[in-house]
This record gives sequence, C-alpha cells and structure tokens, in this order.
Amino acid sequence: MKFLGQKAAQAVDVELMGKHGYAIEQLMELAGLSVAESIAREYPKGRVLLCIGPGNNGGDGLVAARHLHHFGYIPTLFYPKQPSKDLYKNLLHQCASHQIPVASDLEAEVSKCDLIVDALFGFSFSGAVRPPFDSVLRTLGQTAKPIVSVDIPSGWDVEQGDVSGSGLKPDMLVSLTAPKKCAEKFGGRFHYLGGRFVPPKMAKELGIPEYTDASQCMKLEHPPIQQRL
Ligand SMILES: NC(=O)C1=CN([C@@H]2O[C@H](COP(=O)(O)OP(=O)(O)OC[C@H]3O[C@@H](n4cnc5c(N)ncnc54)[C@H](O)[C@@H]3O)[C@@H](O)[C@H]2O)[C@H](O)CC1
Ligand SMILES: [K+]
Repeated sequence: MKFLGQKAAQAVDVELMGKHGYAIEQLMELAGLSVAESIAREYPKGRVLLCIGPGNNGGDGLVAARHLHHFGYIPTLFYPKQPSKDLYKNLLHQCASHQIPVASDLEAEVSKCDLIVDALFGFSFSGAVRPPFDSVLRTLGQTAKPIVSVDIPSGWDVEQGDVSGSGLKPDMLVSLTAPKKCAEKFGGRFHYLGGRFVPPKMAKELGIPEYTDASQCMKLEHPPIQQRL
C-alpha cells in the first residue's frame, strides 16, 4: 500500500470528486461512518468527546458523532471555530437534532469523557498551529485519555510526523482512502483504514488492500514502531 504525500492525498480527493463524480457530502458521510465503525470495533460504549476543526476533517468528525450516537455512545462536540458553509452548518444541525451537545469548556469535557476523537486537521494542515487550536492541541497532548485521530494526528506534519512537537500520541489512527506518510510514525495500538469509496482501478493504483467483508473499515497490520524503524 502506498503512503501518500500531501499533494498526492489532495489529488486523490480531486479525482474522486471530478473524474468519479462524487459529491463531498457522500465522501464525508462514508469517511465519518468508517471512523465510527472503527471506534465501535475497539472501544466500549461510553462518553466520546469529538474535537472538530474548521475543514473537511472536522466534517468527518461531525458525521462520526452522529453515527456514534446511533451505535449507543454518548458524543459531545467541541467546535471552537464554526465555518458558515452550508456543508458544516447542515452537519451541525443534524447533530443538534440528535441531541448531541456542543461544549465550551474543553478541559472539563476531557476530564469527563472516556475517549477523544481528534477531527481537527487532516491532509491540508500546514505550518505552525494557529490559535485557538494551539491551546486545544496542548490540552490533547497532555491528557492520558485515549485519542482516535481522523486521517492525520492533528498538529503533525502530513509527511514528516510530529516535527513541531505537538505531543499528540493517538491510540488509534483511522487513515481515510490510504495512509499518509506521517502514518509511518504512528505508534498507537490500532491502525484502521476507512473511506470505502475508491473505484477498483484507483484502488489498485494506490495499492489499497481489498475489503473482505461488508464493513466500512479494515484493521491494518501494525507492528510496534520499534520493529518498523
Ligand atoms: N478522499 C478522502 O480521503 C476524503 C477525506 N476527507 C477528509 O478531508 C480532510 C481534508 O480536508 P480539508 O478541508 O482539505 O482540510 P483540513 O480539514 O485538513 O484542514 C483545513 C482547515 O484547517 C486550517 N488550517 C490549516 N493549517 C492550519 C494551521 N497551521 N493552523 C490553524 N489552522 C490551519 C485551514 O485554514 C482550513 O480551515 C482529510 O484529511 C479527510 O479527513 C473528506 O471528508 C472526504 C474525502
Ligand atoms: K485529525
């Protein structure tokens, strides 16, 4: 399987929505569903705090929150910068319809939850983390609660990993479509692949393994990092 660089990951997205005719809402729905399903495979039902960022990675998190609710978890959102685009407003509205609350005190929520979902930044992240997300990442970097990162551990360089020393050490990574290069540095317990929407020719080119069941996600072979370096 290829581990994608930042440009390659963005090109895959463009190809799915151009040549292959997908709408972003479809991709996001399947991406978020695969995140929720990956979580349901590994963690018992409980309180899940979803930290939502300003782009499509955040959109995946909003979708995952709704599916987690349907799977019997108790989701809460932390969403410090809410964009005005209809795509995100609609997803947030759907969460509200499912009585999923939006919290304002991050530290209080971190102490109450059983699991944290990091849906802050994905493959378009670059540069130093800007406020208010710098303090959000500091809090997430210090907690002992397990963290599930959506596509990229937030604050990590998409290709190099945690070069800025964000300190985020996710317990689970759900790579969407295909892992990005930073996933080589992932040292947590569970690595899943989600986003089951890639047409066969493209899947073959990307070296994506075949799904063997009707699930939206697959667990990837993940030897401990000491054995890989
Ligand atoms: N094909 C797929 O696999 C799909 C993946 N999806 C998800 O989409 C993200 C990528 O989404 P995108 O909107 O391009 O960007 P991000 O969410 O990564 O972030 C953009 C957002 O973040 C801000 N930002 C960037 N750098 C910084 C910084 N240093 N400090 C603060 N803020 C920053 C930027 O301004 C934007 O607002 C991918 O990873 C998947 O999770 C799709 O959902 C479906 C298809
Ligand atoms: K993320």
